[in-house]
Amino acid sequence: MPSTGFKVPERYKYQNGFGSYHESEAVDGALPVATNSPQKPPLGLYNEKLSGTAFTAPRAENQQTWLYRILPASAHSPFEARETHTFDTNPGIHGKERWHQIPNQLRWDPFDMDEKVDWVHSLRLVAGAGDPTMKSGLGIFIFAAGANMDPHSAFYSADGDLLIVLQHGVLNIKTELGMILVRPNEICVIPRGIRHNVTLPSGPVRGYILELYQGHFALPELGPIGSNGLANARDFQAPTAYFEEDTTNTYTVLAKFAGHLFAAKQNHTPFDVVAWHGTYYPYKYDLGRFNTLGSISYDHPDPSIFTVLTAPSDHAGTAVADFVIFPPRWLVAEATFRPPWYHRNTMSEFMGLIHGAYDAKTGGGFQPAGASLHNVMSAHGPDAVTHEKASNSSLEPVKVGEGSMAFMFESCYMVGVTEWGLRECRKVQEGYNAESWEGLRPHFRRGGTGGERVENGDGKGEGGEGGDVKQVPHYT
Ligand SMILES: O=C(O)Cc1cc(O)ccc1O
Ligand SMILES: [Fe+2]
Repeated sequence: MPSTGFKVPERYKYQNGFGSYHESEAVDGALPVATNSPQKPPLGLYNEKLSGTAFTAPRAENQQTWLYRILPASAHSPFEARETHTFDTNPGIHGKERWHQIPNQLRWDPFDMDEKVDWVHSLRLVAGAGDPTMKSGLGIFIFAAGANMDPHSAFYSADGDLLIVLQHGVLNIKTELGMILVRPNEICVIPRGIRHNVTLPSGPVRGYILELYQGHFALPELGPIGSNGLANARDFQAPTAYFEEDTTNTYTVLAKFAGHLFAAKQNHTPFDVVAWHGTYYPYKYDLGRFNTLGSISYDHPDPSIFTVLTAPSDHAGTAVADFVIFPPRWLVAEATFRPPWYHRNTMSEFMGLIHGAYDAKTGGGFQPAGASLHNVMSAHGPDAVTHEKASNSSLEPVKVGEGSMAFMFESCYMVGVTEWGLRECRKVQEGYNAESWEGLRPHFRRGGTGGERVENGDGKGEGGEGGDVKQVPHYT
């Protein structure tokens, strides 16, 4: 295990709840009572407000946090541009790159580990839409890091909220609001602007990031599901206040601003928040806690039932980004083609695999740490082998996805691919189409046999002959 350069606390203490008002003090009495900005804050601290929404955002959407810290975040030298030739993650109108908008079905082999770089330099923009300068759209990053961040540094993104989907390793994330340990099968959200330092207690890490340039993540509505289910609010964990005292060493604050890297110096630690209260904070969630629901009668439901977090657009039910997972689950649907249907979607679908195998693909081409993109209206579905198996298997209850976790970033936007994502990474599979579709054969027989029509409750088939389907009453 590499030396972290700073002490990793033995215990991580969290506060439970999504969208809750949280408060935490690392020293008793550090939080002022019944006032946010007293003339003299307790313990000689400074007051500082961190706004995650406009001051006037409606109450239900408003997100902000009050920090009580040893020195304010503003006390630093001017920012200077850094690594301007190598660090460009803004393919919007201000970036050197442009999105490649292509309708092809795309699939990537697993992205390489890179043991040399730290968290900040591990970020590779692979796809996305929009532009952080206009606060619209999203960026999809791959990260692979093997080095700890300099203990005298902190990083923040002014571009959006970072939804981190860890694929390999463990992330120790020291944030201004406290420590978060992200373990395998966990995700973490670090909202725009929150300074953090990432170390790697178990060695190299790899994963995916959805950076949300507009709005914030919310839990999906549950509608007729009722008041519990899917990702439950109490399973989201926010950190508790944790601070360091250091006003002698020089610290570097790195900012990702419009996709470019900037650095400023300060002679005090950015991690000096002794207490905080509010609604704008980082949090983590263990995907293993997801309460997966599904069909207990017939048909394959829309994957929206697997939504963990959603970033709504201005149009109800239409997400800038949905984070959807495919956890281990029982399939029991009768008289049903159980894998995903063949489909074309007005939304774009970027998928990744944390571990295991995705039950909708048997060909083996979709591997952990790999990815796929099926853009707006790009047709896709089960590969030929999956289709063959699923059309002929006996429909006993079966558990799929044991030991596996695939996910999807689904967006209402057309998702472009960067030059790195399309070419420089050298991971795009040449043979994806051929491998998936060449084996598909027509089975159509006008007036022939084998039509797997569902039978009436009276046992007489509605059409075709010889289909070995079970009787299901819904068809009468
Ligand atoms: O394409 C995919 O594999 C993702 C997906 C899964 C599903 O169960 C239904 C629709 C869908 O897009
Ligand atoms: Fe799909």
